Amino acid sequence: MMSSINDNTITTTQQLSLGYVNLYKHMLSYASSMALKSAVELGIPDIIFNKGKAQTISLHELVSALQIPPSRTNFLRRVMRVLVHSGIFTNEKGYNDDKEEEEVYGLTPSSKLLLTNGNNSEVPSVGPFVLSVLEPVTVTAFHLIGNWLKNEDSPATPFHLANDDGLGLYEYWGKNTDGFGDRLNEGMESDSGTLKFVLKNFKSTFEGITTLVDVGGNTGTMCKMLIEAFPHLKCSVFDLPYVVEANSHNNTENLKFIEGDMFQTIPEADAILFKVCVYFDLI
Ligand SMILES: C[S@@+](CC[C@H](N)C(=O)[O-])C[C@H]1O[C@@H](n2cnc3c(N)ncnc32)[C@H](O)[C@@H]1O
Repeated sequence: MMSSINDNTITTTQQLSLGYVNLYKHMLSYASSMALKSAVELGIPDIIFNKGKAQTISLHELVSALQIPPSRTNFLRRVMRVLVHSGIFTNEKGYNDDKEEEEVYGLTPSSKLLLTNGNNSEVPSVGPFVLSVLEPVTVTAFHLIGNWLKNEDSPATPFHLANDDGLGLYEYWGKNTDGFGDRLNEGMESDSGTLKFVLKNFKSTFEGITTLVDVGGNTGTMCKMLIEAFPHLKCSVFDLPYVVEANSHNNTENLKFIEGDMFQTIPEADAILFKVCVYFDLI
């Protein structure tokens, strides 16, 4: 047993070693986020899917399909290694197109969720959601949390410091600077597509509900899908005024956009839906 790090707590060498590993894990976990982002940008899941029945690809075939310089092969290998470790792709012994035994990459349930153009009939791709969460301005705001917390005179959120306009996330989203708002809306809508498999497998969860409020429901994708599955359902999208203004032309008999602030009050309903409303509250 090692001597204590402070007077009150005995910390064993094993505990310190595990603590060190834990630090590494959290310090470097952004590498998996960024490797995932590059896989979406490069369309690697579709490339693997389009390999036909085996749905596996060797590293050199991937280099060729991506049309990247062969000098980048080893770097791509490292990116793929991170993604295999993160459960985005599989890596096992298989066969390349020349029927030679080689290590090949395959799809996992996570990368199947990134397939586009109808390659996955179960759900639309959540790729736009991955990219929207990892927008540079959003990631920058996370960098600023520590400094922002220390300064009482700093603006209301770290996000205000992260953009040149000095706006909060939702103001910036509404202003649609450089298409940020459009990309975020597309990202949120793509994530809402996962409701398709919820409805397929857990439809009974919604039975008996006649009214539903989607708090922070944005463009109303979830409500529209729910109304399609349950035509008797009356849904409200409860969101900030600028969101409601941009979407209220989509009001129907069953779907109403209602403006308000969820921190003040939420309209009554049989069921209240919250999706991806808390994550962004860190910044
Ligand atoms: C990250 S988006 C999630 C959108 C949608 N729930 C989804 O998952 O696709 C958060 C939503 O919450 C809305 N929002 C933010 N602050 C709000 C507040 N105080 N009251 C109501 N809605 C709010 C935003 O305008 C945005 O549409």
